[in-house]
Amino acid sequence: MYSSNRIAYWMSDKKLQKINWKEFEKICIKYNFEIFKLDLNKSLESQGPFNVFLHKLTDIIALENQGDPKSSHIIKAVECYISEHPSIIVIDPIPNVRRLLARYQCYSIIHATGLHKYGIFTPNFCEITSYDKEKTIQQLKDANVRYPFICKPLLGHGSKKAHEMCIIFNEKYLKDCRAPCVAQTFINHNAILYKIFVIGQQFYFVERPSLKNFYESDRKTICFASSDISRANSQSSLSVLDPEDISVQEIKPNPKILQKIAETLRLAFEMDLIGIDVVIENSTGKYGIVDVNAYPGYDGFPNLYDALLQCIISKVNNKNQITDCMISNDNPSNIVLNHLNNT
Ligand SMILES: O=P(O)(O)O[C@@H]1[C@@H](O)[C@H](OP(=O)(O)O)[C@@H](OP(=O)(O)O)[C@@H](O)[C@H]1OP(=O)(O)O
Ligand SMILES: Nc1ncnc2c1ncn2[C@@H]1O[C@H](COP(=O)(O)OP(=O)(O)O)[C@@H](O)[C@H]1O
Ligand SMILES: [Mg+2]
Repeated sequence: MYSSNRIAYWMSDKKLQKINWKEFEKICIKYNFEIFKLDLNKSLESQGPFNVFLHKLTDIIALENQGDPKSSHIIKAVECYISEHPSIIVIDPIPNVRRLLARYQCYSIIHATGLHKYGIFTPNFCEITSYDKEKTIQQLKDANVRYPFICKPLLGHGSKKAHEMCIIFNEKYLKDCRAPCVAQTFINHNAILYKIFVIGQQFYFVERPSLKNFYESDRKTICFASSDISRANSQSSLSVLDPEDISVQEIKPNPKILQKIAETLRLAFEMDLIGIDVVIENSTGKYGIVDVNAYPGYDGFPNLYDALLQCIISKVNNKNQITDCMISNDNPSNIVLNHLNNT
């Protein structure tokens, strides 16, 4: 049992408390898995061996991204250990998490999936690289980003700043774009957001509050922190529909389409633990993917930890099958080799 069923994990204490991790430890013990928290400040070699590494390292990766030497040292040590022990199952692989953290790259991956065939899209987006007004106008035009649009920080996770955004309604206030950032066309969706939580092949979705409908106008930029908008009990004035929008009929989400989104993005990002924010566009009924998160909160996910352990077990089994297959594939080639040697 020692090395074949040993899970190392790392998450911040805040995250561990929030998701009631003790429950998961109990389930692991019940199913004969040993589980322990990796100490990132100690030699990893001395804490091994383990065959699964489960983590939420987004904050540290984000700090590494901003040039923090300590974070960079930690992530390098983890990556080095993983590359020296390629049989470890990492949930989720660090390069894939990195790709997800960069909003522009993240939207580009969604855009390339071909989901548009199913009435699913990611709103038009572009990177705003400077405070040069003419250049910004050209970048928006090239990507067909329309007013109003949302400016989102390039890095999508790991700090308060990553969630500070603004909505820009016209050319006059383009100066409010906090370059460098991603600009994304605002999609009117009657202030309802769907969060899809993915754990391997299982998914679940919940309804959350979101931003009210906005239209191109001469109004000033609106700034907001996304954490005030789409948390389960958020009550922002930006989520209260204007009287003329109240009669817009609510479109109920089709679980089959949400499943298609979950399955496609899991494969596209090559990640098992993701959260996907989806809005349904009022005017077309199309499904717009506006955000993807690594290892989200899973608030409301039924039997969360059974699902998580099931995901781990199926990955361990898959890996064992591949290893068995490699061992048995060895035999025929050995026979051929022996045969050749004997002739
Ligand atoms: O920002 P969102 O889309 O509401 O999702 C957040 C987000 O993933 C957040 O992570 P981070 O950006 O702070 O790293 C998660 O925080 P925790 O790691 O503390 O759980 C939230 O749980 C996400 O919210 P949700 O689970 O509602 O998608
Ligand atoms: N393109 C968009 N159109 C309309 N509303 C959006 C769009 N993008 C984001 N939102 C709203 O803004 C909130 C925050 O944006 P999001 O990209 O999810 O940022 P974060 O990474 O901070 O969660 C979403 O929960 C949603 O309410
Ligand atoms: Mg979000």
